[in-house]
Amino acid sequence: MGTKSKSQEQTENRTGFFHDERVWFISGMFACLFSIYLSLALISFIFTWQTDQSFEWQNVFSASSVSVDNWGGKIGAFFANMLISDGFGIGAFVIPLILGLGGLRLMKLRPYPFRKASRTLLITAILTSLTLGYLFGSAQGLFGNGLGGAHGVFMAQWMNSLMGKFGTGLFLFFAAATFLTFTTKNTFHWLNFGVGAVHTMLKKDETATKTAEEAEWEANGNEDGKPNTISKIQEIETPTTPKTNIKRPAEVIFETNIDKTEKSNIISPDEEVGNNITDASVIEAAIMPNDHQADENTNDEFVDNSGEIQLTVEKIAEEDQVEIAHSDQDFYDPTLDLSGYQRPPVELLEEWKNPELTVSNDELISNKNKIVETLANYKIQIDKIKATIGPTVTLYEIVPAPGVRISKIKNLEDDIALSLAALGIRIIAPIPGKGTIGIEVPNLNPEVVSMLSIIKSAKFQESKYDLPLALGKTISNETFMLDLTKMPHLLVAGATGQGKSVGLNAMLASLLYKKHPSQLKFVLVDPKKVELTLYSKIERHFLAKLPDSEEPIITDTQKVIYTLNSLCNEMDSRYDLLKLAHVRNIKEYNEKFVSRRLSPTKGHKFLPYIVVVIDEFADLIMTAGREIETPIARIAQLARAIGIHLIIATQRPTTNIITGVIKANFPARIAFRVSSMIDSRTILDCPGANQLIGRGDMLVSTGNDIIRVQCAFVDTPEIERITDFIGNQRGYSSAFLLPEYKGDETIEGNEVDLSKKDDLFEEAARVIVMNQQGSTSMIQRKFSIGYNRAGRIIDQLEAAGIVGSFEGSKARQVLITDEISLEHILNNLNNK
Ligand SMILES: Nc1ncnc2c1ncn2[C@@H]1O[C@H](COP(=O)(O)OP(=O)(O)OP(=O)(O)O)[C@@H](O)[C@H]1O
Repeated sequence: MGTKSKSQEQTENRTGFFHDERVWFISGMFACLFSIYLSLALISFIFTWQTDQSFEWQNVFSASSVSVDNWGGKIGAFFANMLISDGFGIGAFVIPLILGLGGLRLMKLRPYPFRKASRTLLITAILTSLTLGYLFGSAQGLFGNGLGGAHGVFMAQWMNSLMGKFGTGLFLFFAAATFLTFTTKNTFHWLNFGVGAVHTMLKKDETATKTAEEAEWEANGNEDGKPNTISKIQEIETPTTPKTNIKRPAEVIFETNIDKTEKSNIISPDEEVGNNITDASVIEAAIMPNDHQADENTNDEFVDNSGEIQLTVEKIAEEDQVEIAHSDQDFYDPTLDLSGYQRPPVELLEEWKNPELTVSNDELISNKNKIVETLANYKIQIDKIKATIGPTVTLYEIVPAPGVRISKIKNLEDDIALSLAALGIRIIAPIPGKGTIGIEVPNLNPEVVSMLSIIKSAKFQESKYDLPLALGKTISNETFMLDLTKMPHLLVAGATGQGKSVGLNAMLASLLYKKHPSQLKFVLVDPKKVELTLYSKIERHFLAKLPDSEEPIITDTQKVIYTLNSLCNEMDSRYDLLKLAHVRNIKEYNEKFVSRRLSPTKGHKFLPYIVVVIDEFADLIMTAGREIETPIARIAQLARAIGIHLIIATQRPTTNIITGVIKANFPARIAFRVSSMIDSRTILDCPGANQLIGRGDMLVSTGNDIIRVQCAFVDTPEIERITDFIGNQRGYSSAFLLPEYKGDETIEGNEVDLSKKDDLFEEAARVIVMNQQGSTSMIQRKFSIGYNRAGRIIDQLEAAGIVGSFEGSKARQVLITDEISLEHILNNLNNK
């Protein structure tokens, strides 16, 4: 037994050594410094290779009399010779880069994703070496084995023997083009462009040949025996030219009408143009010079040299082709308005000091013994026990002996807690998906999970979530993340002081670390007036508010009601846009908009996600009740597809606050420690949240599973640094403006008073008469205003006799047909 635990200890020490962050850091630093040394040695090799290659390598290290010229000494010369001469030639210069990146990765700095960058660099080295080996061979022994090194020369020779020199060349070109297409942005465009250019050149040659043929045709004369002296220019240039008796070469007519001419439209040289004047192709050729621009273009060239018309015609066709190819690639970039925007660096976050060892072996063994003893007292036999150490709790997974009833263990929760003398013991019986029972026991020295460690985690950095919420670490020390777009709303509850505000800050910070201001807007509601104030600094980057609102953070209940109703209006108009675009959700809509398949002239625009964060929801419900609940329920039910997501936090998760309607629409819920089992049931539909240990210990329910997570800790100064960093950068001219919402009380019964016309009345009237279409939703969309205001304007327009009365689902009839009559009516109304 004693020897076993000793060997166990040794193994632990060994694995502990490799898990030690300091070891990683030092190794990383070594790799970085070695990479610098290697770079110097490689650069030096370019100048000193001749002298350094003149001796036998075996003797160099042992013989002190031998000296080398390389700046890196004998070792430098050795490595440089190995990498350049015996390896990849010039391509070897990327090796120190890979080494350096690896070093930075070990030091937990990630300027680029290591795996991707090193893969790209390695392929670059191999391709460069191969290409140089293929092009220059051994280059008379330059750098030892030529520019591509021994690898390049050997591989090129082998490929030459395999597929011949020409085949190898084509293969290398294909490999390089494929590689560049997938690693750089513009290669595809340039390749496309190149192919287009070659195609055009070939066409030009064809035309030139045709010109020669036509010259010959002209010289030969027409069938009347007269020379064909009428140039094509005259024919095309002058529609007034008498068209009878003019003959033209078939090719010219075909070329000018290349887009629309069908075979049947080709006129043979023998046919008279006059006979074909009704033919669409010919008419086009005749009309074209009437176009002002075309006239100018063509005239210039015609005057100089009549023989080059075809070229001019060809040119127009060419330009079209290139433009089409280009517009396919030319995606709209929503981030361009703030193209210089920089996401906050991780250095703004703090590395919280943690105890050296969160759970000692003694603690583990003692807890295990106590669990076994307690269960034995109740005659429960255990087969096996396994511990998983989390940041704040340790999970003891026990396999009970056959025949033991699970409910028996579950009932012993309090007894086990008593015998372990620890609060917050939670029993999971059975652990879903496993045939075991879990007992979670809080650690004596809980670890603080820093936001820094979460943001730096590969899982967060490489996440492709649309709205990633990095929440903390699970019991098995994995970074825990949710995609808010999939939730699609989140309910957070927890008694006071248990970590709710920190949790909300962690969510906001993770979104700020991932998103660009053009992609995401927050609506922040903070009745407590102190929790979210720091975010007002990022008003012009990330916040959304009502147009007439001064404060970017909403603290007043009436304003909250207006904002939520305004969000409902925003939701309605977004649905209209989705319908117009024939797409089902915001993601498809934005993809279509970005690829320029939706025109901004039709009211389309890039739609940012809107995340509404409401702290102290209970407070709002107590003061405004249904006025708050109704729009929240509407948004919760419908807003998923159009990118509006709610995060609602409450201290009191009672049933009068988290009502059935709200609960039904918030499948994703987070519970920090709550004060009673009933509260836990209200929020999670099961007990457990009352047994958490506080300080960010939480249970996350995503519908089916409940996962225990230690929330990441982010302190106020860290949030301040992040918001300062973003706030000090150039932002938009104002916050994102939500549709205006004035409240229902401003609607004055059925009587419409035209002396109190809306500010947009006249503009709306003009738009309606111009489009001859009168609908509330059009006004809403054109002026980005709420439904109520648009409805009011329509009522006023009806009272003024500009649109007809309401006709159910049909648009209203527009009674004024021209703008002059409209201006007349508007003048009359103003003079009243
Ligand atoms: N994830 C965490 N890790 C470590 N400590 C935490 C964590 N979350 C919260 N704490 C500690 O708990 C304290 C209270 O947290 P917080 O302010 O978030 O509570 P709260 O639930 O918002 O309270 P209230 O509802 O009264 O505002 C913090 O000051 C911090 O010391």
